[in-house]
Amino acid sequence: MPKDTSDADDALATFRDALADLEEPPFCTGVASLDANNSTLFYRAGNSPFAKILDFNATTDEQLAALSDACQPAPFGIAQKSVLDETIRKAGKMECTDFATQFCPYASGIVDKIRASLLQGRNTSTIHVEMYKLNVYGPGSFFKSHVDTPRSDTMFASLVVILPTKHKGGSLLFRHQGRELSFNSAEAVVTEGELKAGFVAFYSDVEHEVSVVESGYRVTLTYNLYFSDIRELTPIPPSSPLNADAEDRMKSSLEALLNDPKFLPDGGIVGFALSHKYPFKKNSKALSNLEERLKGTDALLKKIWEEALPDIDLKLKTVYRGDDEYDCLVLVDTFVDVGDELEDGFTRYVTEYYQGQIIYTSGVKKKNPGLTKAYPDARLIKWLTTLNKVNQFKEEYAVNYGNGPAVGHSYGDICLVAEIKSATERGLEVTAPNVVAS
Ligand SMILES: O=C(O)CCC(=O)C(=O)O
Ligand SMILES: [Fe+2]
Repeated sequence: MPKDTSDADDALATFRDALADLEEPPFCTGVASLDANNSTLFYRAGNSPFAKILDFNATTDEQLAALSDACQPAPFGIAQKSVLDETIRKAGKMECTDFATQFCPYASGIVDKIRASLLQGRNTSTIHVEMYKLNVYGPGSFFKSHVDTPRSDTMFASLVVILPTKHKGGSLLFRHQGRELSFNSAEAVVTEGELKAGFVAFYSDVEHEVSVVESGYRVTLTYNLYFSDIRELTPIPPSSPLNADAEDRMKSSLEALLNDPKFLPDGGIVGFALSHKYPFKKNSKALSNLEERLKGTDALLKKIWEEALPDIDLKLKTVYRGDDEYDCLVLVDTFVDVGDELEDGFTRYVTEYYQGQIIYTSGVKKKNPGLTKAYPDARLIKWLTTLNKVNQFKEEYAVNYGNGPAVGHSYGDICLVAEIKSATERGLEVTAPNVVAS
């Protein structure tokens, strides 16, 4: 009986299991002690020319209520606009111009912890921390599910420092890739009977919410975290993998795939969808910049690929839906900028002016057998993680299919892809398919 699963199928199953095991929480947490040098908060209340002073190592509810009164209602961001709506967010906010603190995420060791834990030491850029706001969540306050608005292409995470005050409720809930995780910050600030500052840093594209504060005041300092173009002067040693066993399994599954002559026997493309959403402007540098700023399992996957298959480039590319009858995709090295009206449609434009490569899955080929005749250079793509819409964007253009000008559009996404040589070029022995006697 011939085996109906090939080695490639087994390797693919191992790859997917390993990837699931490598999925890390999209946030990291910890505590930091405040001392007399960094526990003071100075703030402006109303029009008073004098600052008020709070010592976060010894606050009373009256003082916290006064701080809350000095705040304005906190808005939230939606479609680049700031909106006030107490059914979505009920909290107070204070702008950086109205308070001062000596608390420093670098000096308190938080930035080092973020690098080691959230980034696992994979990224060597300097982390730039920008203070954003002070928020007070009094009794009954909350912030419904949202994602943070990226302040620039280099912003990768948000940091919330929960100051040491006794309160109940106000847990942070995260939802990412079908998983739900929570961080009870009220419990975290009480460590071994002592009040400390808690912190949580999370990738900004991850959906999160703050549950209702049941009692007390939850006071937070929020920061935006950016990758800066500056490299650390002293090289940052890579941290040891969190799950070395799953990394090894993923490496061997990738090697096994490429060592199987039945896997892309005539060569083709291997593709991975991204699991995080990235802020990007559609310019020529965007993809190469983004390669250095991948998050979570996206970064891990690239690292593991490079270790397992150092001779095969895994690159970020854009993938656009074509507009012809064959239902193909077009792979491009950069973002497409459609200037003039398109005479011959989007697929043709992108293949002609951007060296776009027509790609098709085996399913699409079955439905459109004429495809490879129409596009002799088209390549078969095997998605190792299913193409999703996480980073989908829309490209609009003027088009003229012959019956007058119209507005057309194509959807694009970004993905990691690698060119795979044919089995013979990979040095594998290719056996002729069995001929079954009729
Ligand atoms: O206070 C928190 O824990 C999170 C706040 C938040 O999500 C935000 O300010 O965008
Ligand atoms: Fe948020």
